[in-house]
Amino acid sequence: MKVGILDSTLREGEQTPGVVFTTEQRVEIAKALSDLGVAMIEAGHPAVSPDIYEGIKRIMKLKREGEITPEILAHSRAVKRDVEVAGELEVDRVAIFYGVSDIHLKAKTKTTREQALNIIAEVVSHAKSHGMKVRFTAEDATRTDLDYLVTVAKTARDAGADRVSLADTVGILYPTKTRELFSFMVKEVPGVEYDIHAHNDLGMAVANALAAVEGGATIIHATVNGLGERVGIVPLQAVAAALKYHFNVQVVRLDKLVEVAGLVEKYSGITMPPNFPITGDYAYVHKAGVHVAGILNDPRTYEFMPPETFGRSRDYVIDKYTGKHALKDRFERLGVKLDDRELEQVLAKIKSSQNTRYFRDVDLLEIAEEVTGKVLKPRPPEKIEAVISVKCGSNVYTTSVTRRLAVIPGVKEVMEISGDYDIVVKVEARDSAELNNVIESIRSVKGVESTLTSLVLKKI
Ligand SMILES: CC(=O)SCCNC(=O)CCNC(=O)[C@H](O)C(C)(C)COP(=O)(O)OP(=O)(O)OC[C@H]1O[C@@H](n2cnc3c(N)ncnc32)[C@H](O)[C@@H]1OP(=O)(O)O
Ligand SMILES: O=C(O)CCC(=O)C(=O)O
Ligand SMILES: [Mg+2]
Repeated sequence: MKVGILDSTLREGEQTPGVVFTTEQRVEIAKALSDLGVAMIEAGHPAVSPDIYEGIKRIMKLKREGEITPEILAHSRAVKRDVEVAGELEVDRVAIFYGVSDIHLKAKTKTTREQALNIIAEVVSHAKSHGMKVRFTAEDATRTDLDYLVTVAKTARDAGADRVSLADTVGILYPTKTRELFSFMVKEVPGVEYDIHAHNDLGMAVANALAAVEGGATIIHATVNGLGERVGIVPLQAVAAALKYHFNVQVVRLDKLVEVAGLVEKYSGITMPPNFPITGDYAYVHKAGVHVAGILNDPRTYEFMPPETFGRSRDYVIDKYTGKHALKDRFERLGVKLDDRELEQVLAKIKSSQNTRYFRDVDLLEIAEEVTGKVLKPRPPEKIEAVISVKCGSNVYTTSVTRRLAVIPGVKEVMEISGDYDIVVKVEARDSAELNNVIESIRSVKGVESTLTSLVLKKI
């Protein structure tokens, strides 16, 4: 099966209310997407604003230097000046869109069907004459008269477009209809390849993307975390996992998805809900006793693919939904041996605290001590984790400090932040003596003025 991802986080994603990427962030996201392995990056619509123009310019420089490998696209209206701006940037491809449904023709461009065909032919030819590869997007394709859609696609193809994007702009498709539409277009208008641009207004964008591929589409438009106008488009992480599971096609590095999702969450300011597919905090956290008993025997009972595939790990929470298998396992992990009767008593206590959202390990040990009347000695944790906030002196170049911190043994992650502190460092150590050494090393880095250490007590 031939299919690749066009990531549009930098174009469609930036159309999410409240989202703006700085030029630096735009470049960093493009690099992360390239490392992830997407086939194409829609880097923005350069005629929109000077910073988007600048960002695409920087991305194209990295492309020429071989640091970014995917095909880079610029979005453009069917307006010659927009196309020329994309041409100045020497992008690999210009993506020219035009709303072709009667609703769009009437309410937006105020053109007849015939006039629209002339504009499409003229602007696509104009882009070709500037040496660019062209994708033509039939915006609102899914509410367009089918015969007219065929004529539109033929017009774009005959003017030089080698790709056509069929956009479900208002997100009304469902999978059967999507498959039919793509099969039909592939048959009626050969000689071009098809993209699916699916909005998620009815929550079916991923399913529609898969159906489009079954119908013959070879590129799926996606955004990291599903960003985009209104409720967004196909989330990259979900569609990549679905393609792997159903078709055994690997479109990106799956183990890097969680990192890129975090980066885009940070820069977009749009928080990923915990129940978000694949990269949400709860994607691999189980709860019901029956489920946990199942996964302890064989994780496939409640996981469609192992968490390690996506660079994640498995966990479960304890509350009134817990059963004896989960509880026994949790105490074993804590290094505490309870007999069946004691476990039952602890479980009864848990069940009678109906409104407790989570029982932490310390809570469980407290209950177990109450039940057994013994002072229990849990196994010490295998590692200590800490978050160290670092303040740099004034006139210190923060990034130079960041680079020095990143190479200290025990330092797992370094982030430059805004606020009272300049840098946050995540640290792992075997014991408190080792942690102390790491802290001392951090404090001795030139430019570090002060530190504040917080121990990690619990992760969910
Ligand atoms: C479904 C999608 O997401 S498609 C992508 C949409 N992308 C964007 O809108 C990018 C952000 N947009 C912008 O920054 C601005 O709208 C600009 C720079 C593109 C245009 O700004 P303005 O010239 O001030 O026009 P404005 O946005 O108010 O209206 C849109 C104009 O573009 C025209 N237009 C809309 N779509 C197209 C198109 N695909 N091709 C040609 N013209 C178009 C409209 O008819 C209208 O023209 P008019 O000025 O003659 O009435
Ligand atoms: O250019 C495209 O493929 C899609 C344009 C768009 O964002 C849409 O129609 O929703
Ligand atoms: Mg869109």
